[in-house]
Amino acid sequence: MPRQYNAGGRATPGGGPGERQPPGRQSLRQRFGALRNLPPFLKLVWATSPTLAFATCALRLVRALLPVATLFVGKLIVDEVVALAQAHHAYADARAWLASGVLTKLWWLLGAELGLAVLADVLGRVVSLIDSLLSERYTNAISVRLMQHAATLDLEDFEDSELQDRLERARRQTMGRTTLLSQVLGQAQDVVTVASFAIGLVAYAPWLIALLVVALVPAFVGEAHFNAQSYTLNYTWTPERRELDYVRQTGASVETAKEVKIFGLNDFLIRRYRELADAFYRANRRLAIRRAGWGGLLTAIGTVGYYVAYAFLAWRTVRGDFSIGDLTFLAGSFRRLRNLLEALLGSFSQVAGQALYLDDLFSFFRIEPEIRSPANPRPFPQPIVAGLVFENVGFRYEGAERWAVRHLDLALAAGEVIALVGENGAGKTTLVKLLARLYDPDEGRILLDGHDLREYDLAELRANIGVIFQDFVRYHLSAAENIAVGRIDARDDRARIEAAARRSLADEVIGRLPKGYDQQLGKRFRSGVDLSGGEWQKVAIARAYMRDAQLLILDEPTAALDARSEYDVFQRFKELSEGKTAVLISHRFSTVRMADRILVLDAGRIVESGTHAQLVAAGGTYAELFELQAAGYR
Ligand SMILES: Nc1ncnc2c1ncn2[C@@H]1O[C@H](COP(=O)(O)OP(=O)(O)OP(=O)(O)O)[C@@H](O)[C@H]1O
Repeated sequence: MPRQYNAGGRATPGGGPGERQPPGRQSLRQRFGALRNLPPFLKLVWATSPTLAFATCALRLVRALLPVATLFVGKLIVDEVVALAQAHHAYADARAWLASGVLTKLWWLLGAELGLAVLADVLGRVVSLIDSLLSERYTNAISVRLMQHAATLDLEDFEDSELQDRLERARRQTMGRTTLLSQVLGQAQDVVTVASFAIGLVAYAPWLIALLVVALVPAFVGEAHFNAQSYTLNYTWTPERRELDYVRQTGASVETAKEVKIFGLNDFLIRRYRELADAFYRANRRLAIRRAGWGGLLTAIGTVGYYVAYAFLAWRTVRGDFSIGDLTFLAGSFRRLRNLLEALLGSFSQVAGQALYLDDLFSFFRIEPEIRSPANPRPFPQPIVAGLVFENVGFRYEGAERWAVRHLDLALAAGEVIALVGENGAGKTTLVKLLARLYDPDEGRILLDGHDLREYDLAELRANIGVIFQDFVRYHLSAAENIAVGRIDARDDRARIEAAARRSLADEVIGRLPKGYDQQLGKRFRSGVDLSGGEWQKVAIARAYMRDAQLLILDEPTAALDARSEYDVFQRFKELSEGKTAVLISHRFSTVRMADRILVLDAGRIVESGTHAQLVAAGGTYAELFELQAAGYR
């Protein structure tokens, strides 16, 4: 049954009340409901640097009051100039005028306005500097948290496409959304400025405020509406955008270049990219055009409102109700207020829109892994005495109809070397993943020394298991680091790394590299050198020898080794796993026969078990498969 993620992000089996609602058309309440994400967002920002956060708030508060102060000083200047202009014929020339001292007040006022202007500029710069520093620190902190949280999730979560979409959106959060901080703080600042202007207006002409509101509300509602639409569009298109990225990468990456060329896939990929990109572009364009049209119309209403107010003010000044200074102050206040409110409302709905995106980030953080350590884990046996027992184990992959393994009974004695064989899809890898608790069984249980695996600490369990999978990762790191990933805290222990390389026969491969252990591997970076499939495998197998694992598992990481190498690798593996429990999976019978015991898996169940000789003599599936392979060599 597919996992579903509700708004709280927790996986809930099946639908039910916890089911996540598709965004569809968002109601106004839902849109503004997203603002609840702002307090936790600001808390996170504050936590990244309290000093910077405090500094930006304090400076913004000062800056918020500067516009009204400047405008008021401007009004005083105009009134002073008008008064002085009326008395200008009292002085013979400029010198007499200056000497009289009547201009002193005007000089002071002009000086004050200059001072305020300079202060506003300086504060503006400092605030944007602090904001950009703070944003960057926040982005870094949130990226780290994203990686940390992703590391706690289950493998099954990663295989779920809905989670992938959510992770993708959360990741986009950490890249393009850093303007949110400046917007939120800028808004708080603007609110203070608006309040200061409004107080001035109320004192002179309260009805101007009412006019202002009437002129602005339609524009605001329009903005809010289109923001939600654009979020919905982006949300519903996440899978396609992920596919777009995938197609783009497939079309141009080191890993795929070989096949893309040979199969001539370029045109196919480009066509696919075009189709998807064009469809997204069309949907986006439709929205952008509607937004521009409506936005223009609604803004025009605001402009009309401004001119109505202006005409009224002019008329009342002519009538003598207001001085010229009052007129400049009021008209200026109204114009500034209108612009400010428009910007404020516009950015408010943008903030609300972005806060919706925060939903993705926070709900991603709320997803909890199902596979975890118990509160009081049992100490891990050192050494393992009784071994491992699978009791009627069944497991089915998310969304799969078929059980990958079922009614699986199996005992692995401590110190035993076991080989698992079986046809493709028989369940060998699944069995290994269950052992490492990458998944937990849906039925039955797995016992280690008589206790359920789930009773042990997860990290300790994994530290005691060394698994190399068939699809091991080729890290684009140095050769030494590629081995050290087997035990990353020993990455500086060159002696240990070299010993591990000798055991897996990787030392010869590394010896041939120009820079030896310090050679960058893989083609992604300029100095990198690529290895052959088999050479990569030898390097990967060395990872298993880096740890002091009690249980070693090689899940077919040897498929690309030539017959002699595989034989040598397994021979060593067997010698080196002396006293350890070891499981090897291979399709090559020449190596499989080295094991103490061979288990044959078919459709998720053990069908045969015994030594090579016993199984051949029994004439069952193993004998048949062995005969098929042997016949190929005759
Ligand atoms: N991540 C997955 N999601 C869904 N189904 C899966 C997944 N991995 C494996 N399966 C299915 O589970 C079954 C067992 O797969 P498993 O990988 O364990 O087989 P295997 O014996 O290791 O095969 P091979 O020899 O090809 O490596 C197969 O039917 C496979 O299709």
